Amino acid sequence: MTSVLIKNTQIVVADNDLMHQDVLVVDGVIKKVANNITETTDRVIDANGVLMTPGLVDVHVHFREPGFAYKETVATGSRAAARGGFTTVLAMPNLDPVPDTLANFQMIKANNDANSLVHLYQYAAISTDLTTEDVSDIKALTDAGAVGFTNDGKGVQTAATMLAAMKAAAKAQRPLVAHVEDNSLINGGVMNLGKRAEELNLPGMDPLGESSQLARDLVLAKATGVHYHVAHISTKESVELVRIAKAQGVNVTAEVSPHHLLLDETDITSDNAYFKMNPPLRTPADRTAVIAGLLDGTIDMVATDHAPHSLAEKEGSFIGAAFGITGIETSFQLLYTHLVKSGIATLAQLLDWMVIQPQQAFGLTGATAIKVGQPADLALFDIGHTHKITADEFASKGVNTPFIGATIYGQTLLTMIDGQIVYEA
Ligand SMILES: NC(=O)N[C@@H](CC(=O)O)C(=O)O
Ligand SMILES: [Zn+2]
Ligand SMILES: [Zn+2]
Repeated sequence: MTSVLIKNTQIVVADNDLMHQDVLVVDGVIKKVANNITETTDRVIDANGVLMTPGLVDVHVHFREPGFAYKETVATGSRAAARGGFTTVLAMPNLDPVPDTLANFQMIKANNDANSLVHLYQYAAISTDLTTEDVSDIKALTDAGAVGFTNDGKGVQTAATMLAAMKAAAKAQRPLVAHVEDNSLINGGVMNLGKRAEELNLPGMDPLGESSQLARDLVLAKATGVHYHVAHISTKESVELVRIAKAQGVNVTAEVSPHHLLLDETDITSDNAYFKMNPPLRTPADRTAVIAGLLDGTIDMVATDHAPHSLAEKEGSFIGAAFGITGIETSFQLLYTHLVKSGIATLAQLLDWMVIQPQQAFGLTGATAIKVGQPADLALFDIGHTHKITADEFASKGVNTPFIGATIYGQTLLTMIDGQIVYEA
C-alpha cells in the first residue's frame, strides 16, 4: 500500500469558488477529501494553498515517434504533458510508419506504452498513408485499442472515403476526428488568405477550405450517426456550421486550440515562422467567433495541437517552414491568464473544457473531479505565480511557440498519475 497526503489545497467547487481541502491518496485512488486529514501516510506534501485540479486531458498531440524522434519522442512529449498538468493525451497518427495497419498500430502502441509518463491513447489513420482513398481496417484497429480515427495533417479529400470511414467508425463506436482542409483551396498558402497575407506578401490559404469540407462532413455525419469530432476549428463559418448541426441533433463535437483563442493574424507582425501553423491564425472576427462558440457550448473543448518541430524547420520565413506550434506546457497557464483572470470565463468552465468534456466525448476513464473514489490523476497549479515563458524551460524537444516571452500565471507544481508523482517543479 502506498499513500500520499496532500495538505492545504484549494479545489474548485463552482465558477471561481474555491474550497480549502486536504486530499488523501491511497493506492492510486482518492480516499478522502476533507478539511483536516491527520492520517499517517508514506509522504505528506504541503501544497501551501495552491489550486488542485483533476489532471488535464488533451485529445490532440503530436509525439512524433516513430519517424520523427528528432522533433519529439514519447518520453519527451509525455514529460512535457506532465509539466503542463496533463495526465491523459491522445496522439495523432502522422508518424512513419503511419498506424494504418494492425502491425504498425501495435508496434506504435507498444512503444507508447513502454515510454509514456502519462496515460497515452493512440489514434489510427482513416486511410492508408493518411492520403489515399483506401479506408483502414477500422474494426481491427479498434479491437487493437485505437482511441479514434483521423488523418490529422491532411483533409480527407473525397466524400466517398469519408462516408465509408464514418460507416465503419459508427459500427466500431469510435470517434472520427477530422482535420478539415480542401486541398483545392490551399493554393500554396502559408497563412490565412486576406489582408495580413497581402501586407506581408505571403501566399494565403482560403478559409473556405475548412468550412466547405466541414459542411460536407456534417451532412455525412448526420446520415451515418457517427461521432464526428472537428479538430482545431478556426473560422466563424465553421463555428456556425457546428452550431446548426448540433441544433439538428448531429453527433458532433469540436475542439479549439489555445492559439486560435488567443491570437489572430494581426499578431503576425513580421514573416516569422513561429506564427505558422495549420489551420493558420485567422481574422479577429474568427477569433471572436471561436471564443463565443466555446462559451456557448458549440465548441466542446480545448485541445493544444502540440506540434513540435526542430529549430531548423521553424527558422526564418513562413515560406518553407513547417506548420505547427508547441502548446502542451503553456496551455492551461495561457488560458487561465487570458480567459479566467480577465473575467471572460470561470475556472470551472476552463476545467470543463480541459478535463470533463474531453473525457466524456472520447469515453475516457480518468478523473473528472477531486472526489472520493476518483483515480488520483491530478495537478497542482500556483495561480498566483507569474512567470515569463523562455525557450530554455521546456521539457518538449520543440520550442516553436509564439508565446515565448509571454507572461503567464499558474505554474504547474506537481502532476500525479494513479497516485504516482510524475512531475514536480
Ligand atoms: N497543426 C499543424 O500545423 N501541424 C501539425 C499537423 C496538424 O495538426 O494538422 C503537425 O503535425 O505538425
Ligand atoms: Zn490538423
Ligand atoms: Zn494536429
